[in-house]
Amino acid sequence: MTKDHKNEPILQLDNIVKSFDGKEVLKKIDLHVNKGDFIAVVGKSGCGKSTLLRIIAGLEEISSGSLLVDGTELKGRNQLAKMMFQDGRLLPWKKVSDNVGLGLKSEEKKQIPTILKQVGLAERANVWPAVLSGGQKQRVALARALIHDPELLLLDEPLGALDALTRMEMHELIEDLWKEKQFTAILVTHDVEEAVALANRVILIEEGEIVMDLPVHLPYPRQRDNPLFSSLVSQILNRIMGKKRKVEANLTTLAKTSTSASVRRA
Ligand SMILES: Nc1ncnc2c1ncn2[C@@H]1O[C@H](COP(=O)(O)OP(=O)(O)OP(=O)(O)O)[C@@H](O)[C@H]1O
Repeated sequence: MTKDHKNEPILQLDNIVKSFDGKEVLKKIDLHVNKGDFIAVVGKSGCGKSTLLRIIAGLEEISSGSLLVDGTELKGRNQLAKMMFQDGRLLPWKKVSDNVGLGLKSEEKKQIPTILKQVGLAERANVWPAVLSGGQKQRVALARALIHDPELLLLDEPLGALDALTRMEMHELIEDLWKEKQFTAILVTHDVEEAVALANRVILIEEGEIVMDLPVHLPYPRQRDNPLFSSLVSQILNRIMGKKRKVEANLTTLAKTSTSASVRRA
């Protein structure tokens, strides 16, 4: 399947502001995303990443600004998008294939075996979610999103609860499916390496503003031991942690001062 696109905008966010109870959580966000892009959104906890994703999904209204999806102002749910969450949100009382087929018409359900095969779960169609590993549960969640063949896949920290090796397997799977199905992906993650491993553009949000928008021109599959890979990861981490390091340095000085003060007192 080929989606008819590349280099056309799928999302145009201009001057987006989002406030909760009078407090601006997102301030003047400008973000244009082309069809077929893989965007990773990183930033410290509470900076507004999930809020941005929920706005794009149409789950949260903007306070001001403009959001166009495929050239049309978004009103209500974003019909081009499917979302995948950290906890997978599987229904425990439905078997794997029924979770994937949730809300589908019987004709559409014929795709279930194919998509389960694509996520590597062909043999697990008839088991309960409870017997699956964390990684397998996220494969089901991915299948459930992708069976709709969305133009836009929104990933809200989907691998956050998985161990490092399972995460890397999931990176490969997501990358393969992104190439094959040619959807646009927006991934919210705390993991800067994950961002650089998958995205062709990494966006850093700080206190509700985009403070870095970094293209990643490395070929896929990304080699983590490539010096350019490490240098991009460091560049982003330094930007994120810059202020914190200064705070830590101050705290260390403070700790030393107070220790010597207590030694002096003793
Ligand atoms: N529905 C809401 N009502 C009030 N405040 C909210 C609501 N949703 C989010 N917030 C606040 O907006 C800020 C940004 O939250 P958001 O979840 O977008 O951050 P985040 O960067 O995704 O954080 P994390 O990485 O911890 O998930 C936080 O201060 C949060 O408390």
